[in-house]
Amino acid sequence: MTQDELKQAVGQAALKYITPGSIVGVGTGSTVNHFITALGSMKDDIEAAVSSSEASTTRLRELGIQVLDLNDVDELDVYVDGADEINEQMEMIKGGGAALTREKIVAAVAKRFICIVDESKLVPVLGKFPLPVEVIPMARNYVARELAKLGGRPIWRGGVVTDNGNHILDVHDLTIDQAKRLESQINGIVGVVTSGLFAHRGADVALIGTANGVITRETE
Ligand SMILES: O=C[C@H](O)[C@H](O)[C@H](O)COP(=O)(O)O
Repeated sequence: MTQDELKQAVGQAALKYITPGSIVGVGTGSTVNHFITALGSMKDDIEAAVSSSEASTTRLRELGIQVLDLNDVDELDVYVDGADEINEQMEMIKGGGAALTREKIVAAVAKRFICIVDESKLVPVLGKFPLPVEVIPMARNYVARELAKLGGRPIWRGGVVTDNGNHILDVHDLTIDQAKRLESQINGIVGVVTSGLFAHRGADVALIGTANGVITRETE
């Protein structure tokens, strides 16, 4: 199977976590795009969606799925999203598509985070994928210097402006063996909006697309 077929398989597999009549939290990215397509087949069974990006909102609306403002929603049963890396502890790096801040906000509201990935995203230690950090534009160089003190090599993702009007620093050369600690340290730098480390709020379920089918992992 191709990588795209594996993404399609997990996008489809996520449907079984959708409760009829519920409002669904929807992430961003190429894997989630397959989930959105699959969700289209259930559009008359769900109430609406809350989206983590303008790109996903557009796709959802094109399929006739209503998209609500998160401020009008008290809770979500599930949030379905991809990841750039996920480890055995269900900690993730996200933000390859620059949607990390809204993703983290919608995930915070959801009872369960369903992570959908192909097997290439499974890693023993996070950090090979450069860690995205969203920053207030005027703080970019200051934050970069502070991130370097933590052992990383930040590179500005030039030309990219997030849905929130901010910039992204991609932090290379990190070996993240204490993800929660690093997440807190980065969040503590003035000018940081969010880091793409999802450790304090990791995944509850991981659906992993492999050549032998979709594997399910759940936190205990
Ligand atoms: O900002 C983007 C998101 O965090 C994505 O969920 C992540 O980059 C994975 O994307 P993809 O499914 O395209 O590999």
